[in-house]
Amino acid sequence: MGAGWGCALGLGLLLWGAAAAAPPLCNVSLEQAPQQRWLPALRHFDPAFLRAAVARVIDESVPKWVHAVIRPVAKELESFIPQPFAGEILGMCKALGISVGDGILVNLAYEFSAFCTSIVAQDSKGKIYHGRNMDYAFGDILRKMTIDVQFMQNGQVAYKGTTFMGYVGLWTGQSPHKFTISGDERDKGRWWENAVAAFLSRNVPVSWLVRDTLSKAADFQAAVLKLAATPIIADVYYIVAGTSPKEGVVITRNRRGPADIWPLEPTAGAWFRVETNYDHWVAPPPFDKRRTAAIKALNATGWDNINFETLFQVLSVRPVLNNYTIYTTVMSAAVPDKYMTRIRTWE
Ligand SMILES: CCCCCCCCCCCCCCCCCC(=O)NCCO
Repeated sequence: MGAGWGCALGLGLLLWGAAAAAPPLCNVSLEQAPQQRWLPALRHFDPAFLRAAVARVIDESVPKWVHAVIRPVAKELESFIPQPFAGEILGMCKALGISVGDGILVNLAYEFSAFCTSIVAQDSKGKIYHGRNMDYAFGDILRKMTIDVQFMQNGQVAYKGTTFMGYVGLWTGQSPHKFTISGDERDKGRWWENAVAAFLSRNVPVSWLVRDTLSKAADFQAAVLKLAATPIIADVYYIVAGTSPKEGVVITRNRRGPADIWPLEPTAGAWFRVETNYDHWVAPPPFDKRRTAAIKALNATGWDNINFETLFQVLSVRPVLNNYTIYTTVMSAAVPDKYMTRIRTWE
């Protein structure tokens, strides 16, 4: 499906037996000034709906004291927030008539009931696949705001990702013919306290580092290094996949650097890695069966049969797919046109 400088609406598709809708595909031109570049895509959304979404996310997930600390920072946007993020947030806030402080806050949202699953896998011929479920609160509104975005430069897709309209970071993305990235929340509790201090010390939000890496890293190795070493405002798991055999890794991140690097080891039988929201060396809590269910489904599939379709099916097994799942994306950087996102509804 093509897209102009706004968004193109995907058709509802019958996908491998299940009804699933593609999100709108938007083009964002990196040649336009940051304040302007999202406006063509923004025009496809009802401003009143977006204003209500901002108000609800803040009201239900941001502690009042954080709201009070961040709002004044908005006046010094340029000195605290790197470009292009500052300009992009400012441009959308102006267009929507919302305060810059509120625009920053929703762009820092993280962790509130996030139960994502990411999988990187290598098939028996050495092809690399990467899939993810984005699970989050506010599904009733975020399903209507999910977009695939192509960031365009010189008439080409420089990189691509999936996000929510107005949220300028990326939790899912692809640098064509180079690598793919997904991020899963790593819960260390009471994250706002540390995050605000880190943010004011100019550590970057985790989803901004994903986008920065997609935009700048030359290859899989450079992406892994950047994602592992750059100071960020909160702990996270970064899952990275490349284009050559063995190029798949789960990076467990602390704010200051890597806690662990967990690569594929296909020659030792480890042809996939599953990351949900727990350190891989720790057993998940008994109430959360997502990791076990995903591993069982992958083993039943086998590495001779893993592909886009079967990976999507693994991500559709309950409870890997659950009430909180907003979208599923499957991707493989070696074949960038096959990047596919589907909005998930409780079927
Ligand atoms: C600047 C203008 C704003 C316009 C409207 C923006 C509304 C955005 C609402 C965004 C809601 C928050 C999304 C949070 C995503 C975080 C995902 C996450 O934590 N994932 C972890 C996965 O394990």
